[in-house]
Amino acid sequence: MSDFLALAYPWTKSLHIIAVISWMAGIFYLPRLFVYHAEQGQDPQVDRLFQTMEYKLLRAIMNPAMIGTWIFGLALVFTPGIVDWSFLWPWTKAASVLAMTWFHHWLGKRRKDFEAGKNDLSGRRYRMMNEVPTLLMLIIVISVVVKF
Ligand code: HEM
Repeated sequence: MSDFLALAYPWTKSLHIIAVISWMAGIFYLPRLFVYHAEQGQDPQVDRLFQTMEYKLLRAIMNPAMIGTWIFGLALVFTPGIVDWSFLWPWTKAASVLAMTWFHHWLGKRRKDFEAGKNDLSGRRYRMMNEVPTLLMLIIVISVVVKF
C-alpha cells in the first residue's frame, strides 16, 4: 500500500489541489450569497432564486469537493516520508482543516435556516463570517508550503 501511495504521490497531490480549489471557491462564495439573500431576500421570487443557487452550490460543488479534499489529503498523510509529526506545521494544518470543515457545516445549517424561512443573521454578520475561511486558508497554505 505504501509503495502504491509513494508512486501515486504526484497524482494524489494534483487531485488534492484540484479538490481544494473547488472547495475554496464555494466556501468563499456561499457566505456572499447569504449576504445578499439576507439583505434582498424579502421578495419571494428573489428568495427562491437564492435558495436554488445556494442548494446547488453546496450539494453539487462544495460537498463533493470537501470529500475529495479529505480523501486525497489523507492519502497524502499516509504517503511515506511526507508528514513528519515532530514539526509544528502538520498540527497547525490539521487544526485549520478541522475548523474549515466545521465552517462548511455551519454554512450548511444556515442554508437550511434560509430554506425554512428562519434565517436570523444579518448581511453584516455574514460579511464578518466570510473572513473565517480567509484566515484559515492563509494558515493552511503557509503551513504546508513553509513547513515550519
Ligand atoms: C481536509 C483535509 C486535508 C488534509 C488531510 C490535507 C493534507 C495534506 C498533505 C499531507 C499534503 C502534502 C504535503 C506535501 O506534499 O509536502 C497537502 C498538500 C497541500 N494541501 Fe492539503 N490537506 C487538507 C486540506 C487542505 C485545504 C483545505 C487546503 C487549502 C485551503 C489545502 C492545501 C494544500 C496545498 C496547497 C498543498 C500542496 C503544498 C505543496 O506541496 O506545495 N489542503 N495536504
